[in-house]
Amino acid sequence: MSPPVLPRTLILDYYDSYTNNLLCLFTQLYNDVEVLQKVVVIKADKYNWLEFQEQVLPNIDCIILSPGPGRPDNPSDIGYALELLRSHPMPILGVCLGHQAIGVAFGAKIINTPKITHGHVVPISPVSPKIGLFDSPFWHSSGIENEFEVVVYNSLTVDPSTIPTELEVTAWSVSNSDRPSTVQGLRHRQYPIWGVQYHPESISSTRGAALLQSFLLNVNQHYSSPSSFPPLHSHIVSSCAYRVSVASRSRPSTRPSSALPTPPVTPSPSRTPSRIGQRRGTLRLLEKRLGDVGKQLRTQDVFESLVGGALGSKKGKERAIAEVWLDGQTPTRSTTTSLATPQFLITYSLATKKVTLHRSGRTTSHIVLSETTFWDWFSAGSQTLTAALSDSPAEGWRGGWVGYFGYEMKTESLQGYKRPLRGDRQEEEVDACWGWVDRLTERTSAGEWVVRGVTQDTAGLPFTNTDDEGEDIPMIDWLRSHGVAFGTTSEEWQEYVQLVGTALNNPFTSSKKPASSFPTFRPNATGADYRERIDACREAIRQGESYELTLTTRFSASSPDLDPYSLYLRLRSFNPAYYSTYFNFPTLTTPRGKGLSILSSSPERFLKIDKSRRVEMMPIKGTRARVKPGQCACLENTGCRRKDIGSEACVEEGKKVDEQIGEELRTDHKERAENLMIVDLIRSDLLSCCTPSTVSVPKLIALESYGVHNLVTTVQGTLAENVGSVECVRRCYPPGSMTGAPKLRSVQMLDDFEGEKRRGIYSGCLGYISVDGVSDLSVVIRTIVAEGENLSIGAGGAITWLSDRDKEWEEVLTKVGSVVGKLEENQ
Ligand SMILES: C=C(O[C@@H]1C=C(C(=O)O)C=C[C@H]1O)C(=O)O
Ligand SMILES: NC(=O)CC[C@H](N)C(=O)O
Repeated sequence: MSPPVLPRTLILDYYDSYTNNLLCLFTQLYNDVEVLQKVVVIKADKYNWLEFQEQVLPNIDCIILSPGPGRPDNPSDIGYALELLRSHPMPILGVCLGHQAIGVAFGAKIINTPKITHGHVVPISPVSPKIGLFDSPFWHSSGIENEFEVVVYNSLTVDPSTIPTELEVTAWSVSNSDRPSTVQGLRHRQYPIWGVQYHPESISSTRGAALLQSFLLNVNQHYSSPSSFPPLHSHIVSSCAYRVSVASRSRPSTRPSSALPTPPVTPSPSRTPSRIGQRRGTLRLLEKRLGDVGKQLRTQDVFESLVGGALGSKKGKERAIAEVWLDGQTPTRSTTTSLATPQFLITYSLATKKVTLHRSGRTTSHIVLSETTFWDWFSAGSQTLTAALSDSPAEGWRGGWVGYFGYEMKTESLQGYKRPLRGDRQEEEVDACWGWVDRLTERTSAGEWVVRGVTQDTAGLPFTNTDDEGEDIPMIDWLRSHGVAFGTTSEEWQEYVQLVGTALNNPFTSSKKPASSFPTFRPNATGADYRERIDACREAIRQGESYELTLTTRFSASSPDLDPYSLYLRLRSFNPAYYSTYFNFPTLTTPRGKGLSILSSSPERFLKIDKSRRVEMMPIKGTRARVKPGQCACLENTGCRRKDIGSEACVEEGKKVDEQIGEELRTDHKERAENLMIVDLIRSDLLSCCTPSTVSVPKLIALESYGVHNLVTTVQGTLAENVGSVECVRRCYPPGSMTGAPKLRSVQMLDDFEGEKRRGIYSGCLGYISVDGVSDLSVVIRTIVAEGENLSIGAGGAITWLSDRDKEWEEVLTKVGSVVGKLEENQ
């Protein structure tokens, strides 16, 4: 049966993190071009009621009210939806919050649902005989059974005893001994209005597309089944939250020029952004493979001889502005190692909106962004560089940016985030830091050394304009006005290849040893405080404000003779991880000290973009401590005694217990729900930047066991052609696994619960964004940050309604302990 003719559909987004998944349901029935011409997601507060009636209603055929945080009887959560429903100008489908709004609009009351449930699969059953959306040819052809499984995310429900006669229940959840039946579907007896309490758009709901088809069929019938509906008016399309375009459409006019602008030969007048000059530079990717040379060397030794690491090891040479070691290290997934010293760094402070350029041995320069965000500025600049590349994109890090976005960069990435920066945040923090690398050395997973670089055929001209007062000068113009080049000359490239060859042919053996221990970390919040915050999170969830909140805290240590590099050597030997990384920025200063180093053992992929623009995110949710390989454990009733520690039998049992713990985690309903909630959120994030039909979940909730056991899901999509890599990161930022869902509301509540404390680099993302757009970024967890003499490590976990306060605190201690070992007692 072919799907109904597609009407112009407006999805009103109540700041949920699942709304784009509703759009994705359409792609099961229609192609991307048609969906993007006819279906649009608009934030619910984009228009007021009057504007909505005048500008939007005449240009659309039907409306879907999205799920969302909060209550349908709270005007600040639901806006004009109640007026809209009462005036029933066209067919409307309400989902979850939208469904509850239908109840409220016509007089029903909202109460807490008897069993608060988020991210679980439950069976529901349409009433018999089937009515409303469950009574359509599409529904019947999807297999006529009386029950089907759906995912629910709700704390609230329509009180069945208050449902007015105008409304009729169309489906109930199937009750069992601990789950009473609740209203799962409603329809208006007279008007074209339907609602479902469950989430048809969830990855684990069945019959989602059948429900949508039933709705669209009703819309067609409402308009007497026309042969077609017109496409959406451009002003409606342009008001959508995020725009993606598909290949058959023309490229946006803002697409960067195909070559790198060189600065004009004469300085541009003060306050005028420099114009694109006549000469254009072209960037090229270079690579030289070194075969067997140096294959036998330890990466640590090569890192130290090429880049640094050991303080003072580069005597007589100018200290590098940054030392970078992307030190992927796992025996189970093959990874590469990259070593580099960036040519320059740019840092950004949110409080002052100041971007600073740092170069080795030179004074810093600044620019203040007045109208734009760092994301937009950096994204446009990076797009310009990508467009200047004359080679096709290539896999891996080929040079370009390396660095991090701190968690607070959410202030500029999240649409609708309105919190003012508080007074105590006025100090200059390094909220983002990106280094430019045009020479790097990589070790492949097979152990071969490869030299890589970016060259520019017209090397940076000497340029004297140091006008720091200009407003929002585009990134490339500003950097070039300071004489910055974005690629090596061919001489510089040759020199670098020679340097690496010499280093590999003249092995150097480091005398640097891993630190013998970590300083003792103490929790910034007591266990009692943390437990209280867990209670506050659960109360917010009970009220329907959030479905899941990733609550975090911080642990600190300090030591006057701190050597972050030797601590990193310890970390990499005890807790190797896929995203193990060492960054050292010796000249950067934060409010906590001079010199910033990041020692990461993150296992979690935030976002990877490959050369064919395939984006992959791998959120982790669900954590258990491991019995480490070689450790002893005893199964019940097996005769193994702790006194056998070290015996083969005991180690064997340790392995079995470890497997058992992993299996328990994989099958645990609470943990699976935590994971699913973030999977649906990540799908929705990716739909804000990918071609909708390409977003898929190839691996749902798989067990991965490194330092701890974790449940990991893989979500993929293909980047829409109008979205660059930095923009993709921005639209998905901050990482959903560190916020909970719905993202915006959860983040704002966490700001309160965490006492408005900064998370800083922890909870952000870190890695590379190659000049060609190929990127790989981790979620910054299991990471020690060293600032001057101070060390800190953040840790947390997802709080849901089912969370147990003691177990959650235990989980935090497990996570930190897996990185830094024993903690100071402070329960
Ligand atoms: C918050 C942290 O971890 C996040 C929460 C996890 C969980 O709740 O199981 C797992 C991985 C991370 O996404 C952390 O490690 O500090
Ligand atoms: N997913 C939703 O739309 C949830 C609606 C409402 N906030 C509740 O908790 O019931």
